[in-house]
Amino acid sequence: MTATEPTTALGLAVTDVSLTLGDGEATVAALDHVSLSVEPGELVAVVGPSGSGKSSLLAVAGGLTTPDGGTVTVAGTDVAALSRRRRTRFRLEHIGFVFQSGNLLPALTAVDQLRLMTRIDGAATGRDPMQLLDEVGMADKAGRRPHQLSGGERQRVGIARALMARPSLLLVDEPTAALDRARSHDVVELLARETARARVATVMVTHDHDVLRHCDRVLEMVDGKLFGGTVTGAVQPR
Ligand SMILES: Nc1ncnc2c1ncn2[C@@H]1O[C@H](COP(=O)(O)OP(=O)(O)OP(=O)(O)O)[C@@H](O)[C@H]1O
Repeated sequence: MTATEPTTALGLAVTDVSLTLGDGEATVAALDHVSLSVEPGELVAVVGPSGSGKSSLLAVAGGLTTPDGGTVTVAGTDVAALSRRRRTRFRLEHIGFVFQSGNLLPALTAVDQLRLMTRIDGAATGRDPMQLLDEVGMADKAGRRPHQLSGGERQRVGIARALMARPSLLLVDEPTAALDRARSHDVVELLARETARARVATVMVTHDHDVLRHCDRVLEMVDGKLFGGTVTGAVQPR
């Protein structure tokens, strides 16, 4: 990180965001005045009990859900202010998603999962699929389909796929849920490395306290509120 870069403008800035879910008497404050900023190259973990609002935070940060109040800025753009169509386009170009199971398409080889991304977003700025697979240690298995890969290998391909469009923001939901301890460390270490290398702002939701030492900051959600700021890595809090 250079001292002169206006970094928060390029990463993620969630400011005073609230989100109420449900209707009638059964409403819940899924997000209660949440603020968070993540800089390019920073890996932030969000932990917290089930139902505390972690998935809601990812959905709002990724422009999938519009909050009732507050703003979400990704790479300097106010996501909620975009029309639905522009927001979809913006997501493809600027936001990468990684889910629990890797979410790969069963019929496609590893390299084709990545190639598909270039076709979907048609971006000239996309990365070279083989080079990216090499970066995540999967070049030798580029021709394999998901059922021929281990859980950890599928996650590696999922991470590489999410990085294809050179996103500004990477949102990762429980990447180690299906993995044993050793594989979990490998995958989160890889996330940390790629976050720094690609200069992407990464938010990872996890229940896995074992992998938190690979993260720059750990925040905790409780009842829709975000707490914390334990510094476990090199990046200092602002
Ligand atoms: N579509 C919905 N309608 C009503 N309430 C919802 C809806 N989706 C989620 N909620 C509620 O919003 C709150 C936050 O849910 P959220 O899924 O964000 O939690 P979470 O921390 O991701 O949980 P988990 O760790 O179990 O995935 C919970 O009380 C949940 O029951």
